[in-house]
Amino acid sequence: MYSHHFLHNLYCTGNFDFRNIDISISMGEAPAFILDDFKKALPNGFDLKSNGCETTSTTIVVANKTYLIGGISTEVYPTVLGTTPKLGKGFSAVLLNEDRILIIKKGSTPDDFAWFLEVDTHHVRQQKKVLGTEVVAWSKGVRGNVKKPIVISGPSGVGKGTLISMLMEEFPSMFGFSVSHTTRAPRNMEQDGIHYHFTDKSVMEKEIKDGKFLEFASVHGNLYGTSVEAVEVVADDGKRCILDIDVQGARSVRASSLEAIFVFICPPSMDELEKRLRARGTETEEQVLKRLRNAEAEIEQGKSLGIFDHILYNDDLKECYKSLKKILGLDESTNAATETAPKWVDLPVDHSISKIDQKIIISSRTPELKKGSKDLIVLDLLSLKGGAPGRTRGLEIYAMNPFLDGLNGINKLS
Ligand SMILES: Nc1ncnc2c1ncn2[C@@H]1O[C@H](COP(=O)(O)OP(=O)(O)OP(=O)(O)O)[C@@H](O)[C@H]1O
Ligand SMILES: Nc1nc2c(ncn2[C@@H]2O[C@H](COP(=O)(O)O)[C@@H](O)[C@H]2O)c(=O)[nH]1
Repeated sequence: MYSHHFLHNLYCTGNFDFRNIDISISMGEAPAFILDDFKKALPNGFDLKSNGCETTSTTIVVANKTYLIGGISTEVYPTVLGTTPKLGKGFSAVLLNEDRILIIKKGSTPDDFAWFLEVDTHHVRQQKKVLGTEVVAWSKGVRGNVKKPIVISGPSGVGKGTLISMLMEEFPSMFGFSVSHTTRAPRNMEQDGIHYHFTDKSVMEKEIKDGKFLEFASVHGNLYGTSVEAVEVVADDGKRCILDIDVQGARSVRASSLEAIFVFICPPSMDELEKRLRARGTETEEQVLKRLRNAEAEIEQGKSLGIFDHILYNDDLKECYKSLKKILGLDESTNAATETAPKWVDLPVDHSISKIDQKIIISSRTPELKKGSKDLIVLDLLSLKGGAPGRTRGLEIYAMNPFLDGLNGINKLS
């Protein structure tokens, strides 16, 4: 999912400010480039190269760099994270707050029209440090909100998996499990892709290097990690994501751009933990001993590091489950119904785009100006929220006719 793309190691010397660009592109994916030899690559200010079909691209200047979006190059620079949008009938781009570029795809489906190229967000800066390269990241705009993910940690055998299963069973349409990657061997009943993505160490290490993981840690002698995709898949399904990860992983997530609720589960005693671990019968004697040794340090850290918002004792399972539900705002009367999906708004294919304060105005070039037609689409930037890296959630958009909606419409824009 995270991919390197054709990126030029070129920086802009020109003094262009393409804040309102509107260019058509044909099929394929929309790569992103940084240009440093602007004139050489783009003699006309922005690229109008053709590769046999109607292929053009958009450039946009951010600080001292020019980003070419939708261009074609043979060089790879910098690292491009995230899922790259497929090209539609063209796109418009506008710079937001110097840290991300909003890209509106023409003629796309309503769930695929808004993308962001993050160029200097928290996530990008973090990944630059981790990867030691220049980084940009695609982030898909998603309408509506999903509640904060839940990170559940605790020593092996304390009952995390049991509690998570209970939640998923009672609220199947509300929660989704983040399927981790691990290098440990599958247990008897475990299925690849459901309980874990079972993988080789060398493959996982390469994917970690490529920035595919939100967090990873060596736990009880094996590598475990949460891929960005694992969290995205759940959130895109409109569900609240549950992560079952160790304390080191929780610490990394806490430091990441993923806003979550952190819950630590403690055993009533070490003896009881040992009993549960042995009764489960999934570990070798050597593994049981290792896990118990690690448990002491984990409990110590879980209680003291200040990572966790809530600490629960799993003595009586029913009581512990009740407390967990309370933390998650699920009282007795909560049912599993999901929020209603926001109403779609159809974007005019032939449009121009501009930014007024914190609003993006997408206007039809061929306004119908009749009752019922909505020629202006307004995207409220104040509604935007981070999600998992790779998603920008909360897009609030509405359609209006500036002439017929009169003052109401104008007021909305101010
Ligand atoms: N409150 C409880 N009282 C008694 N047994 C429990 C309780 N909670 C869970 N168990 C049992 O303890 C065992 C370990 O639970 P579980 O597999 O959910 O732990 P876990 O924290 O997910 O472990 P791991 O981190 O190794 O995956 C299971 O056999 C489960 O049925
Ligand atoms: N940091 C992470 N820890 C993880 C992840 N997935 C699971 N875990 C933790 O590993 C231990 C052992 O799990 P087991 O399935 O082998 O018993 C347990 O504490 C899990 O919470 C992950 O993606 N990242």
